[in-house]
Amino acid sequence: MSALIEANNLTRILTETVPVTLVEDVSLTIGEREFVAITGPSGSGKSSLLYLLGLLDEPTSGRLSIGGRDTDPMDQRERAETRLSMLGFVFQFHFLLPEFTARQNVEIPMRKLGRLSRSAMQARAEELLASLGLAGHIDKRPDQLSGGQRQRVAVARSLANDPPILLADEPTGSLDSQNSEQVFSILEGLVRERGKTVIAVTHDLDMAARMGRRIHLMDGKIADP
Ligand SMILES: Nc1ncnc2c1ncn2[C@@H]1O[C@H](COP(=O)(O)OP(=O)(O)OP(=O)(O)O)[C@@H](O)[C@H]1O
Repeated sequence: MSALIEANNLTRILTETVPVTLVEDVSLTIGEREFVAITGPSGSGKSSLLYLLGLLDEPTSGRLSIGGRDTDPMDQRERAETRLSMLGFVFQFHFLLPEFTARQNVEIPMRKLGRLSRSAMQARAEELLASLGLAGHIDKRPDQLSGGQRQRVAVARSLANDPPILLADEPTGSLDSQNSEQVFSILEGLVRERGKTVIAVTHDLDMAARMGRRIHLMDGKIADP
């Protein structure tokens, strides 16, 4: 199994006022087709670790490779390109743009990466939305969709550039149990059927138990659950 993500001794310390250690000495290797839960008490650094792995934040020390490429020497443009092409993001709150339709929201990462024609982007967005059961909702804006539908649009957006890795921060945290189950099944299907690697922060230990692997954090460090 080849490593998609390899972190060595990742540490993130905020130094604005008093130093705050968010993540400390985290080393991990995550391969293709893995379904990984990140668990831990509130404030243990789960989101902070996810942001580091997603190149949304930079470590104070340590190394991180994504898709076999060391991210340390990358400039901002290379980081952005790696983020767009290798990583998809789903957050607890959908963060869809309210004035855009579902399709336009899904097109955003494709526009940013700039590899497809306008018609190809539209077609891909429609196909992704349809594959997530949203064929009838392509031209609706977020406020015309239910919470579960909005989260599925967010999943479609995360898949826009067909990244091998999806990072999800409490992806079902704001959903009722039925919609949670649906979004969980979609993520599971992405691993099993589409070969994605999904790494999800979750408070839900039942959900974590249904994932292939669990990384537990305590005070920013990997610990036994
Ligand atoms: N910008 C910041 N300034 C100060 N402290 C911060 C900042 N960001 C995070 N922290 C603190 O760092 C710790 C780790 O935060 P993080 O959000 O990664 O934890 P978490 O495990 O995801 O928590 P939760 O489960 O509550 O979302 C927490 O104690 C948090 O309050």
